[in-house]
Amino acid sequence: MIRAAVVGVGFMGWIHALAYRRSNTAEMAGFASRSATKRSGDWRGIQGNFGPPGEQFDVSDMNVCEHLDGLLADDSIDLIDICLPPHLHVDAVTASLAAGKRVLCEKPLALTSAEAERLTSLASPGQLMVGHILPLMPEFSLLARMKADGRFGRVISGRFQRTIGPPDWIPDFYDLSRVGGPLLDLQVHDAHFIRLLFGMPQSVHTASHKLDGVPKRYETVLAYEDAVVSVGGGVIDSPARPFTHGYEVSFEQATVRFEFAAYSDGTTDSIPPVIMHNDGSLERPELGGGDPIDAFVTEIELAASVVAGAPLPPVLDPELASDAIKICEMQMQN
Ligand SMILES: NC(=O)C1=CN([C@@H]2O[C@H](COP(=O)(O)OP(=O)(O)OC[C@H]3O[C@@H](n4cnc5c(N)ncnc54)[C@H](OP(=O)(O)O)[C@@H]3O)[C@@H](O)[C@H]2O)C=CC1
Ligand SMILES: O=C1CO[C@H](CO)[C@@H](O)[C@@H]1O
Repeated sequence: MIRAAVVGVGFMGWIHALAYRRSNTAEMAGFASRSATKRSGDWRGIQGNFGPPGEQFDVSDMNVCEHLDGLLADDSIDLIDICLPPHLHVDAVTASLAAGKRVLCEKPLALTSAEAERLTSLASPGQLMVGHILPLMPEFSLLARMKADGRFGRVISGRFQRTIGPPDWIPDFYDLSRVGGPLLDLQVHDAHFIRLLFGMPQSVHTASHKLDGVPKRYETVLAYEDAVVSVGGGVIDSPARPFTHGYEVSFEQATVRFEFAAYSDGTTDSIPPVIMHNDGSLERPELGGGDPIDAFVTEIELAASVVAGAPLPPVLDPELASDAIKICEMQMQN
């Protein structure tokens, strides 16, 4: 069993804790929190936009610290799992790598690609991993598998969208030096997936509506020699639809569509992935589950397998995570 410790007990800290609870290969052996309430095991105040509410739980078997340093000094901990706000990632990753720990850091790895590349260069192979969840969600891993096995030929175009309601629960959301705004905090998910599926674009063109100079709503076209991709979204002003994402992706022999939206009254709209074959036939693959925590179980188990000696999979690779930030920067420069 790989022993992991979470730093930063907020929405993602809780979701990762739930994933460790379900895992057969990684356990949560400790955590660091500034909050005495959370250190006592009372995580009931935690809020997020999916998953169950935080709970009270037994932490008596865990190494519970106020600061990261306490976890770094614990030789029994294999993996530091960083769930802090983005502006704290660089320092936490740097300290954890220097202490010789393996690291799983939530997206975005850093607030600039230069910082992300520096962190990557500090790590030995497989020491640093980045939690980009999208390729591990069944609706998206389907596309990655289609590309990998080439069953429908080459991937030739994609249109992606991701929009949230006002992110009032995130302090400093539009601050480029703390969270990064909608492109770096939200759309980086698609940038990473686009990088995985299509590679780095030759150029991007973005039109945006800005809030205090930071893109809030945007549409981007990414140009490739042999493919065309677009991605759009951002923040709408209504809290009635806290979250939506989706895509339409074409391979040489089939087009795949997926859409999902969650509303504030608890209802959802969904078009589960549908494959439209060029011969006119339709396929609706059975993807099972639908529990968002499952993808996080996959993520921490992949990280645990790397700690145990497996090769670093592209989905956790910090170089891809840095490229995703680079794509966001290309969009912001427009
Ligand atoms: N993969 C995904 O789908 C998602 C990823 N994320 C990413 O996860 C990361 C965390 O986001 P999220 O969980 O939503 O954020 P939260 O604000 O909910 O949690 C972050 C936690 O970090 C700790 N923290 C905050 N400020 C400080 C500080 N100044 N010094 C030390 N600790 C601090 C706090 O924990 P404590 O009180 O214990 O100290 C806080 O609860 C971000 O990088 C975000 O982009 C977020 C949502 C979804
Ligand atoms: O997927 C997500 C939902 O929106 C949040 C606010 O941008 C992001 O932090 C998170 O990664």
